[in-house]
Amino acid sequence: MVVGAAIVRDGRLLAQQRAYPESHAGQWELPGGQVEAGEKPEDALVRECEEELGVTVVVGGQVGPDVPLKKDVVLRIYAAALGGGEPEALEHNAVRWLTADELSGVDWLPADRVLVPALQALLT
Ligand SMILES: Nc1nc2c([nH]c(=O)n2[C@H]2C[C@H](O)[C@@H](COP(=O)(O)OP(=O)(O)OP(=O)(O)O)O2)c(=O)[nH]1
Repeated sequence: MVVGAAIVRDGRLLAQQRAYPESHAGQWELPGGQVEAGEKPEDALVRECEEELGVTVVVGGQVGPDVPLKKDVVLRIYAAALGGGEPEALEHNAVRWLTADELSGVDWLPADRVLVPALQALLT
């Protein structure tokens, strides 16, 4: 499983722009990554947000459906709130806070594009 964080602050969603691999560089995604063996999805999300953004997050409920990525792998998004720290793009090109109106115009990774309606609902 790959987990992603829908971090909302002041009515905006945090997105980050991939720096690698070349095929996806420049496209946008939510902070997160692969759940390791024996790890809980929520714990993986906390770990990835520390690694990628330098922040602590408090994980809430699932947002939207599980989206298939490839055989036996899904992307699952959880709502999250910033616990401490200001997000920085430590492993990515950039981070950006998006309003509900901006979500549909972003060059998302394909799986994240599927989740735009659920993310808009989270912001409104
Ligand atoms: N983190 C993240 N990955 C996503 C999203 N949407 C999506 O299709 N993916 C895909 C891209 C990658 O194939 C995979 C996650 O890879 P990753 O590179 O972020 O995860 P990771 O840090 O655990 O991997 P690694 O660099 O250690 O190999 O899931 C998303 O919103 N967030």
